[in-house]
Amino acid sequence: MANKLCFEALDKTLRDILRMRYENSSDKPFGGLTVVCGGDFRQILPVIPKGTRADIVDASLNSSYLWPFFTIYELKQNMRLCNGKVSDCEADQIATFDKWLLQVGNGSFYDDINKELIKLPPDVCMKSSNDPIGSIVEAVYPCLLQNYSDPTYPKERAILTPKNDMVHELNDRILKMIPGEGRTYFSSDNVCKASMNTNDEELLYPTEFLNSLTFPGIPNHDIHLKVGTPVMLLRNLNQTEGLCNRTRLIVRHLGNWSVSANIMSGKNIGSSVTIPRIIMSPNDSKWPFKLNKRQLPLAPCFAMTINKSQGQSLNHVGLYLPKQVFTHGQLYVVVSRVTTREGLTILNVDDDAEDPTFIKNIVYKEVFQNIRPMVAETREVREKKVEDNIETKRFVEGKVNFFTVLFSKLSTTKEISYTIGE
Ligand SMILES: Nc1ncnc2c1ncn2[C@@H]1O[C@H](COP(=O)(O)OP(=O)(O)OP(=O)(O)O)[C@@H](O)[C@H]1O
Repeated sequence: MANKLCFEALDKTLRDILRMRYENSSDKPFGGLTVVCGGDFRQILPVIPKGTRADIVDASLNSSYLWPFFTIYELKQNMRLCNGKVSDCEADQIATFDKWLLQVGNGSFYDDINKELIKLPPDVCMKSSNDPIGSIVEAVYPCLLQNYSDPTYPKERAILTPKNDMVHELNDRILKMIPGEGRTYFSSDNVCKASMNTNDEELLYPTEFLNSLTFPGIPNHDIHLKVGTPVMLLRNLNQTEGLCNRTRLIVRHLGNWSVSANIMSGKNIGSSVTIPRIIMSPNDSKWPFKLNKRQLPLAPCFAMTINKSQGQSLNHVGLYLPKQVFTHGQLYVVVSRVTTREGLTILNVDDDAEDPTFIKNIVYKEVFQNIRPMVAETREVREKKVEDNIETKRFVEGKVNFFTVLFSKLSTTKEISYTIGE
């Protein structure tokens, strides 16, 4: 979820721009334009590095001064679990799984409330072995060697885990299983001259030291790729071509300075694109300088962090837990990625866990306090409202949970759509 400050910045900018054109615009939220947001407060809240629980809740949209201006609609149907025609028995199973997902998201049941633990259903929980990484890889990517060249195979599966270090370990392990030499792309790292106070300050930071630094959302110094590897884009490169942050692609050609790949999902599925090296800088670095890293904005994505998996729909998801989840909504994000219950596997190998069938589910319940629909509406009134608004209808059909509309229209029909998740 985007930080509330993003919305507040948009609000202030629009008030500023529109006061020239419309009377009283500066007194109205978003300058009087209608803003539509879609999102789910059960999912991961804004990321605040080293932030406390209170900081995270305070950064959420519903802690903003804008929140009272929103009208809230709650979406009822989980479209991800709707797989065409199903028998009555299957429909019951889907409904039961859907209910369980919401209970996980709402934190409405705990088998050990003090430790925030829930007991996993037996069919979801995987038994550990001497080689847990091998077991989760085999469970999510069965018969990898026979299938890896089929583009639909990596498209519909992923291993999720809470932290980046384990993601790298899992990806390296799977890449080694794929035949072929591949290619390693090294980044060119330097300190931005504008961030230095003296001319010889860069002598303090040798290149080897800069290469060794890792930052969330920034690719590593060395990226090893092979043809057929699924990769995730880490930057918005070209939204009209479907090249956005978190777009997944399959590598087709490994060039000297760029990589050709096919888009794996979204409206531009199948298109062939070339990904160049670009300069990236971490936003929230603890170092007293700004690092410029020229590298491919890509990361292999056989495995990805739970945070990066937001927005994906997958048929097979394996959650690998060498340590428990650490923030609100992570477990819910994992379990709500799958399109069927059979596609979910969880392997808990946390040494601190007394029983591997119990896993942690962190839910900051205070964030749900003011997100129930504000106006008590009958179903008929709500459906009438939905019919009256095409944009609303599209969201109601397509989205799963909370939905908010700001009704502060001017007489003109200008509208802006804005999705919380992005
Ligand atoms: N109107 C619809 N009819 C059929 N399928 C739909 C509809 N809307 C969405 N879906 C399917 O539901 C899944 C989830 O949709 P989408 O990613 O838009 O939801 P979301 O709210 O962004 O999900 P999340 O926030 O949990 O990632 C997708 O597989 C999509 O194809």
